[in-house]
Amino acid sequence: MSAFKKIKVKNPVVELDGDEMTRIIWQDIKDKFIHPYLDIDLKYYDLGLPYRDETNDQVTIDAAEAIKKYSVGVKCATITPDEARVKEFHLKQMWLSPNGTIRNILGGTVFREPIVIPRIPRLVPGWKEPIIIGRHAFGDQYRAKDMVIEGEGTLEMVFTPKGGKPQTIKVFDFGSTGGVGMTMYNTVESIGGFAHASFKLALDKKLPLYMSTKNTILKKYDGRFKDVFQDIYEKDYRKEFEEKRIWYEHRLIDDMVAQMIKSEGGFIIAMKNYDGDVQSDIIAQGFGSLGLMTSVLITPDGLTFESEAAHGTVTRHFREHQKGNETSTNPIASIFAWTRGLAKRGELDDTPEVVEFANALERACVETVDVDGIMTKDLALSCGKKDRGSWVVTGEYMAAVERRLKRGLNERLQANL
Ligand SMILES: NC(=O)C1=CN([C@@H]2O[C@H](COP(=O)(O)OP(=O)(O)OC[C@H]3O[C@@H](n4cnc5c(N)ncnc54)[C@H](OP(=O)(O)O)[C@@H]3O)[C@@H](O)[C@H]2O)C=CC1
Ligand SMILES: O=C(O)CCC(=O)C(=O)O
Ligand SMILES: [Mn+2]
Repeated sequence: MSAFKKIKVKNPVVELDGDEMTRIIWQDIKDKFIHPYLDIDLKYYDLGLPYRDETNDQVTIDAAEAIKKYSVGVKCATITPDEARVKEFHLKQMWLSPNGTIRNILGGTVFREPIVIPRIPRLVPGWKEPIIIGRHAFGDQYRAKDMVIEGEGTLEMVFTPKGGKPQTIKVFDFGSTGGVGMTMYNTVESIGGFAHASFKLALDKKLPLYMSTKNTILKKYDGRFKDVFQDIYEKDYRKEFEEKRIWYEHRLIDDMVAQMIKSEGGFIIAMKNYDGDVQSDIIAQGFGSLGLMTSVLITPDGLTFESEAAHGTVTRHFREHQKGNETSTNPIASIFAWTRGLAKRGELDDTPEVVEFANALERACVETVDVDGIMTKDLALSCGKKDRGSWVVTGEYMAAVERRLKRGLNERLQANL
């Protein structure tokens, strides 16, 4: 390492630590790929479940505020507790999803883009180009109030305009066996922000954009999403889209997912919060592995950026690790959480050397699989290989990436001498 002068990262990056398998991988990433190469001020927030519990989840709110302040955050996957986790961790209460809390504080849109590695065959063989999912990161099911209805009665929805009379809609008369109910919401401001972020990304990447809802059923709710997108498109973006020979269309969600499967890829789909959550995992698996899906949150002004892997804490692998068994968890999406964050930091700070480092690390990850054929078990399985010799454990893969990164940086250094 002595040949390298550490690259100075001008402004801080907010680091959000997490749980289980990804927490272990996260630490390795910092030790191998961040601290040896970068002179960086990391504002550290421990979002591991024990510390969230200790701080009554205040650490999550503080972390989101820090991302707002410093513009760039990188996040490790975190446990969202359910009843079983409350027992496992002896929690004071069943804390909310940290992702939900952070996304609701930051607003913006979550874009999920698969990392395409030519050697890894797609489960959907026709897919050639990435399909990017723009996931609205505010409201809907993630901010809904739901309830169990225990018995007979009437469910109503009431809106009281400021200074006006309550407007009541009867939803349903329940019989004696009761049922369930829910109210969810969104705001025109947030939908508009979602639209701007999606149109801007389409122009940036020169890719067509589809927006997808079920407006035939949710005529008012989804209809509003459709209309807001269309109005903003006509007013602010149609001309530029046509100049770049790309297009925008609204598609019904069921039609859209069928089209998506039979397409070759190479477009962006803006989806509502829940649709985007689910569809992005389908896309990730279709492109080879959940471990190949990146996820970034961008606010409409482009000034706040949070980057993470799309997958969770990989609990099934962590249980094996706890038993002392070897694990072959794919670290690529977690490494890309760092690289995409660093590239954004470099772009905002106007420090191309930071962007170049991020690109070099991404290349090292891809080429270790594509050229060297060194990969974790999930990718070997995608290639149809089941024998133990066809995959390596996480640490071995990371060591191979480190060798490639060093070689790549050395070559650049030689070239610049
Ligand atoms: N952004 C976030 O912070 C998220 C957090 N979560 C949290 O994560 C925890 C676990 O959730 P779970 O539903 O198991 O979802 P995960 O995404 O963590 O894992 C599901 C399965 O997908 C495969 N997988 C996922 N990531 C990788 C990877 N990097 N390398 C190899 N295989 C991978 C594994 O399959 P196999 O076992 O077949 O090898 C794994 O068991 C939960 O507590 C949940 O709340 C969940 C989603 C997002
Ligand atoms: O926050 C959660 O619990 C789930 C998040 C999730 O599934 C995602 O970000 O894809
Ligand atoms: Mn998900």
